[in-house]
Amino acid sequence: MRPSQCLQVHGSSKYGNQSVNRDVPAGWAQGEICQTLGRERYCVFTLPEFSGGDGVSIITTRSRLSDLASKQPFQSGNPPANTHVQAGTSTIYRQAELPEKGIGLLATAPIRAGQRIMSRTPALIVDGRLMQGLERNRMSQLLAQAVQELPTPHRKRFLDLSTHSSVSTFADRVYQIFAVNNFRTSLNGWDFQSTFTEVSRLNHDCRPNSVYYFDPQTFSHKVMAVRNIVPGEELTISYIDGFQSRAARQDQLLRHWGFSCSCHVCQSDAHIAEESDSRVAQILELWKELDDYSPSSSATPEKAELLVELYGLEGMEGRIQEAYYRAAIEFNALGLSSQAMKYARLCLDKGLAFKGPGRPFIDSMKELLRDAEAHHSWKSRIRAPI
Ligand SMILES: C[S@@+](CC[C@H](N)C(=O)[O-])C[C@H]1O[C@@H](n2cnc3c(N)ncnc32)[C@H](O)[C@@H]1O
Repeated sequence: MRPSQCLQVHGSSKYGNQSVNRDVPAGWAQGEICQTLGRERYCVFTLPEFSGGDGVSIITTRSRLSDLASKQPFQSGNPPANTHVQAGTSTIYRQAELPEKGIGLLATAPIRAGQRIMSRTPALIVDGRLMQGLERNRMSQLLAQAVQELPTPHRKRFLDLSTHSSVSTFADRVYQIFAVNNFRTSLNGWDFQSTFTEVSRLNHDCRPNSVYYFDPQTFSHKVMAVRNIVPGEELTISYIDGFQSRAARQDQLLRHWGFSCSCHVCQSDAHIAEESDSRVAQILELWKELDDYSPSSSATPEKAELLVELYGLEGMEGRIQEAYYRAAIEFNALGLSSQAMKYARLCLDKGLAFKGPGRPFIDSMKELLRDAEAHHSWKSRIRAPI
């Protein structure tokens, strides 16, 4: 029977404050502390057996937990074993202390573009609705309990993560770790913020060599290389939208994560940074033109191909599928199906590797490849003579 269909009453467990006779899905335990926000009551729920014994704690409502617990990755006896690799046992990277960045991950073997670097399930999942409304003190209490309830090895890995200022209490420490290291994840339209301990060791680069996406099928974060990486090179992801000027990116990183970015574009000479800024401005302008479907639009397939080139020049390989998608649409919009299909294939190839399946743009490219003339973009920019 699936856990959600079998609400059970549990006795106390070996984990700290887990209680005590509450109705939760089988295998889950509910903590003592709950907080009320609006009409909802949010509590801490822990599944210690999750993901090969790593465990996971979720802060949400009882009804949302029941729904979540019924999903495939949380079924008892069905941990996402394929995603479970003991932290610190990878053969392709290792942790290292890096100048001015704290800990980071360094490649220990050649990693090729498109190769998966890691796949990890979360330690902590927090309902997105709480993030907006609950004040810090009450939030810290929930978070502290959620971490306290994790199985010891995972709890230790969480508590080892970085904060960007000094901390006073255990609850404050947990709050700050969560603030610095959480990722936005979503499942069936629900927003969550989650912390994945090993993924959180990846430092930021405005032009990163790796990308990540959340896979709801396995409830894991997947990290892939976007270009070939040599041994000794640091593995990096981007924490922000890289299509902003250097000043705007640095400002956002400082405000949000409290660091001055030391990536190579941010540290480059003024003229290189200016060239990069002007390419970014050109990319944003091209997007505006290509998004314009009015009769006076200046969009052309050549502009979409220029976009592809600029993404490459700018070192944005991890988002190149966006430009391929646009090129496929623009060629199809003029009824040039073979070029459209060439770009659709490229978009699918990179899009599946870097963003995973089940995305609307992936489905759209599949449709175009099945029948370009039946695709919504077919000849959409050809105007009938007046
Ligand atoms: C998610 S953590 C990354 C792992 C972290 N270095 C550690 O020791 O656990 C984010 C923090 O790492 C540091 N960091 C990440 N990228 C950086 C960069 N490009 N330059 C300087 N510091 C960086 C900052 O202190 C930031 O708040």
